[in-house]
Amino acid sequence: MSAVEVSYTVDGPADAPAVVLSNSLGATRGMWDPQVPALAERYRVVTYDARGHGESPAPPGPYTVDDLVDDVLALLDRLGVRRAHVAGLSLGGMTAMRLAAREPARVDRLALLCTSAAPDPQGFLDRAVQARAGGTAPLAPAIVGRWLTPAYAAQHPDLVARLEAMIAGADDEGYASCCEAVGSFDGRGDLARITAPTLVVSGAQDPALPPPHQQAIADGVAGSTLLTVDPGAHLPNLEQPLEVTGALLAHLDGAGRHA
Ligand SMILES: O=C(O)CC1=CCC(=O)O1
Repeated sequence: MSAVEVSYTVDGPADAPAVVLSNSLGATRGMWDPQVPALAERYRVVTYDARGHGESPAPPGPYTVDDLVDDVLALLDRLGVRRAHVAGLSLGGMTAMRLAAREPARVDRLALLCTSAAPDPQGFLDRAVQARAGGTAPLAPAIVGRWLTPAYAAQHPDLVARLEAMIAGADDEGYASCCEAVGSFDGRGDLARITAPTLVVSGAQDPALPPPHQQAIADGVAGSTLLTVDPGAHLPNLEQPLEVTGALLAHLDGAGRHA
């Protein structure tokens, strides 16, 4: 499938190093709102909606993670960015992982949050069927129930409502096709090919892709650093924005523990 022109936003100085942030399944670029202001103080921050999400096109699927990588590469080309830092969460992390393995010259530093090199396919393939049959709205409460810890969700009902609306706003076919991208993804062969200094982030209470998934990534990517956010579920960047933003900045600035 050919690349689509995804919808994007650029924040920060035009001459600063670029950092691309890739969203998770069911989210939009808005999921990075807690991170963008601090990152944009010293980076050219590119957020975008993965195909099938937000304001991006949703061509008929199924999609693969390689299709999503092609979209990012086309976006970088449109922006004239030869090499960027890349961070992605969950589906966005799979996209970032494959991008770094396929095109190492285009990725400076890499951050893989709450993602997996070997997601269990069946649940995502089943969810694709459900999304096509009944839309994304009925799925939203259960999904948001995995994004935040129960205690945090109980204290932030407005955020829960906004996230459920975000998921309900995804294109049904696009969302289903991205479920199929997750369900068909096997990144285990990518890990040893990643040369970018890599930060891996887990949510200690992530019920969607629990910490063993990120431990496997950290074990497979030479020299990577693993951070576990506790408490934290599947979207710890929302629940622990200071810790996650600080970790991203330290990693991108090269102030982490990488050689
Ligand atoms: O939606 C979920 O259950 C969790 C998830 C898997 C891939 C992704 O991006 O989110």
